[in-house]
Amino acid sequence: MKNSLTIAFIGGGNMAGAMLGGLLGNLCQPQDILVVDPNQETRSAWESKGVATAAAASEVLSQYKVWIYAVKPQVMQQAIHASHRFLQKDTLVISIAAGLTTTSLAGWLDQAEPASATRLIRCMPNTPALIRQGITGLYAMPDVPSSDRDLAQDVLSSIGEVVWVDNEAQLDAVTALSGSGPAYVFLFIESLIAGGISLGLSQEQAQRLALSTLKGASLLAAGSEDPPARLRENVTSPGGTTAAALNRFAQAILQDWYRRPCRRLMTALPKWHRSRPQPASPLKIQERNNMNTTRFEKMTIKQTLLAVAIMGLIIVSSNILVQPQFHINAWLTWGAITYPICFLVTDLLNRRFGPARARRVVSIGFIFAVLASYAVADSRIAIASGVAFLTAQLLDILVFDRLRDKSWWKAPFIAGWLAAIIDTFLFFGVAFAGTDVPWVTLATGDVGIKLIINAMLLAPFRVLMWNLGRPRSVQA
Ligand SMILES: NC(=O)C1=CN([C@@H]2O[C@H](COP(=O)(O)OP(=O)(O)OC[C@H]3O[C@@H](n4cnc5c(N)ncnc54)[C@H](O)[C@@H]3O)[C@@H](O)[C@H]2O)C=CC1
Ligand SMILES: O=C(O)[C@@H]1CCC=N1
Repeated sequence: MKNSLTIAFIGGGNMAGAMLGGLLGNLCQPQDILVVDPNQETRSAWESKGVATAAAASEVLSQYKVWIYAVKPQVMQQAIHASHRFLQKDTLVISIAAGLTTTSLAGWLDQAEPASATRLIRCMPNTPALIRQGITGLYAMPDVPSSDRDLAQDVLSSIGEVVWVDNEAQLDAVTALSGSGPAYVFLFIESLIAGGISLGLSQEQAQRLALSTLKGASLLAAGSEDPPARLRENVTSPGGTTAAALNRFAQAILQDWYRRPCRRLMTALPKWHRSRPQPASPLKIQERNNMNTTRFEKMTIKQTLLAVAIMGLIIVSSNILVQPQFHINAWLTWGAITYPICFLVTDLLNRRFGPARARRVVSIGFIFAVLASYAVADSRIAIASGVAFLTAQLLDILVFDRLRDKSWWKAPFIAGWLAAIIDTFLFFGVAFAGTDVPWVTLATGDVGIKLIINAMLLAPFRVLMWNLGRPRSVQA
């Protein structure tokens, strides 16, 4: 480990550039910095400043005390997956990504190194960091040691002011206000310059007047005991030109242009990560293009055969145990108790090997479901069993995949319940609708018990997700 403060930026784009502009020659020297960025041009720009670069995460990252994740939110999960195995116990992780919560980030980091995930700080800087005039909102998870908070504060103070927030949601407000704020101000400057030019000033005159006005007004507001509203009134003579301009200007610009986007941004931010397909999409695209992903373990033929055998055994047993001699009472069969275990198997396969391979095992299981039902019952029941099995399993795989990055229990629980309901009513409906069998009563009893068993299967899922259900690439 180097002696001076060493910082690795994962993502060396605009914001990393602004932060490094403030840090270099101040808190750090170029030799203390590493920039990991797949973009060749970006790396060359950093190398020309004497900063070490890498195209991808590697062992060298472990020498850096502070890691700043400065990638776009949509590639964050991928960037963490590629780098987290090099985390050390004392690495301080800082994320500057907008809208990604510490819960998501810690979840992604935790998969490799639980101890490091607690040293996680989220922050929201802004581009004036480049000239050490930035302001950064900071939020630390409750168990982050004070030494790490101090270190984060030192790093970010070197590029401007810092504001700690106690409540993570406030960081979204910081993003809307000061994170994005420079863009609002630059647009305002552009508008002032364009307005000045349209009134007969030269570009240079208009620019000087606009910039100096903004600088002077900002300094006055920062140094004055009067609130900005009072300072505005001081400029505005009743019935004068300023009042006339402000009437249109304040409404048209400050309200429509600033407040609404700001509010919209604030309400949009928490949903941002959820609503956009990007966080999972690089991995999903990879999965579609290449089943041998780094996120999911490749499934060997032996593993496939074993999974199919286990799935087949549960399906065949359940088909036998659903027969009249195994009815526990008028509305419950032993088959209803064993069958949900199929979904536990699918979920573990999905978690470890990914949805494509889980679907492959389920497709072979489907053949078992039809054959097994056909052997013990008539063709209508066999069709019902096959249709219900396939539909419910594919739904389970889809929903599980969508929820896999949420809290550990959400994917198996929600996917399992939806699948159990669809499975039961499809099976009983297709098999018995229009016959004398009291299928609605049977289905209701059946679904009730399946839902309870599904909830109980969360315990084995929780135990097995760390070994049987854990991708080997994540174990590394
Ligand atoms: N630009 C701004 O004013 C602010 C940005 N932020 C946050 O900073 C983050 C970065 O934003 P910008 O710098 O504007 O984006 P950017 O696009 O300029 O930079 C992102 C960099 O990440 C690199 N990258 C992509 N995939 C990568 C991977 N897997 N591993 C390592 N590097 C990878 C890209 O090549 C690019 O150079 C975002 O999460 C944003 O929310 C926060 C505050 C202000
Ligand atoms: O536009 C963005 O997403 C980032 C967040 C704050 C400033 N830029």
